[in-house]
Amino acid sequence: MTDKISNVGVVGAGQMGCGIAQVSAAAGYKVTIYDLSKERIEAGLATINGNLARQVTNGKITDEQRKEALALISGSADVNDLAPADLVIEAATEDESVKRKIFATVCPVLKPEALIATNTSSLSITRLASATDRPERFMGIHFMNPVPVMKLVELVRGIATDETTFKTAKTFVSSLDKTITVAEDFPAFIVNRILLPMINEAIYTLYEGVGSVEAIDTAMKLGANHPMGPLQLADFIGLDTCLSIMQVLHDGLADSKYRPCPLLVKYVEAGWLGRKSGRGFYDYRGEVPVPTR
Ligand SMILES: CC(=O)CC(=O)SCCNC(=O)CCNC(=O)[C@H](O)C(C)(C)COP(=O)(O)OP(=O)(O)OC[C@H]1O[C@@H](n2cnc3c(N)ncnc32)[C@H](O)[C@@H]1OP(=O)(O)O
Ligand SMILES: NC(=O)C1=CN([C@@H]2O[C@H](COP(=O)(O)OP(=O)(O)OC[C@H]3O[C@@H](n4cnc5c(N)ncnc54)[C@H](OP(=O)(O)O)[C@@H]3O)[C@@H](O)[C@H]2O)C=CC1
Repeated sequence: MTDKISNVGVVGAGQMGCGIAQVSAAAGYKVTIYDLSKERIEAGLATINGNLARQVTNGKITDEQRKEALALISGSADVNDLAPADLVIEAATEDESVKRKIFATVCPVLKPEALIATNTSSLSITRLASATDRPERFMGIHFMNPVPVMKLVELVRGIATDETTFKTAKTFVSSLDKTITVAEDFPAFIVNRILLPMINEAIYTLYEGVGSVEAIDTAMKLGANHPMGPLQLADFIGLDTCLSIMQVLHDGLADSKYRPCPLLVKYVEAGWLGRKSGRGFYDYRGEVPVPTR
């Protein structure tokens, strides 16, 4: 733990919020996960429990450590339960209007000295900071998915972020045993500026009939040594999140090379969001994932 932070609030009980809660509790922080939906919170806590239990089975942690971490995490659908937080990490849906509403609700509850971070994949930190009452104590802390496994965290300052905030965030992230890269506040920062156009290109490759879902993923796994094929990875990230990131790149950099593939738009419009909704470029509802094209 850092001397300045002992209580962490996480907004959004989705895949990222739960991963951030898990690694924070494992490092000894007291964590409150806030989400609008009690069912989401229950499901999130069950996922964390399952992940920690698997780590016990694999000999990565002891059962005692699993119990200690679980005891440090609570979930709540009442925003007032974020009041003790020294740091709140917003990990809700990748939609600027949703995030702005969250800051309007969360800021009045927090201590004046509390820090706020966003896990946004692409949105302007400076613009999100302006939707809070404390732009100098606001910044981007961008974890990668799956949070318990991926080593990298991108740190992004907004124009107003002060040095104390940056240093505290750096100490906090280091205490989670993650490696930091610093990115400037440009659309999608570093990882997603490079990764998402590749995924979008893979979707164009499918859209234009160059290859099937299976052919494209096999090509990139075995031909470029990627751990997941780009379409499998898109499903893993969430197709709604992929589309939002491409839209931010397209709008923010005003270059047609970032145009989201119409097929990606169609999948999102169908509610086929990837693994989290049960169907995307693969159908996950059976025993093994089956390509949908
Ligand atoms: C969109 C953004 O803003 C930014 C992003 O995050 S972009 C996405 C970045 N992430 C990636 O690119 C992930 C690419 N994929 C991979 O690295 C790998 O496929 C993977 C690590 C996810 C899985 O690895 P694998 O070797 O195929 O599978 P597997 O052996 O089952 O898992 C390896 C470990 O990861 C764990 N793991 C896998 N998926 C997990 C998940 N969703 N949550 C938690 N842990 C997970 C497993 O439990 C296993 O842990 P142990 O070593 O303790 O057994
Ligand atoms: N997926 C990824 O690979 C990565 C994502 N990110 C970023 O992390 C953030 C979260 O992504 P991810 O976890 O994948 O998304 P998910 O869709 O898995 O989770 C988002 C969660 O936020 C909840 N939520 C929505 N609105 C509110 C609100 N007003 N108040 C509280 N909770 C709310 C959602 O609830 P409901 O479903 O009920 O709307 C859902 O539980 C995004 O900004 C994303 O860009 C960053 C790195 C990697």
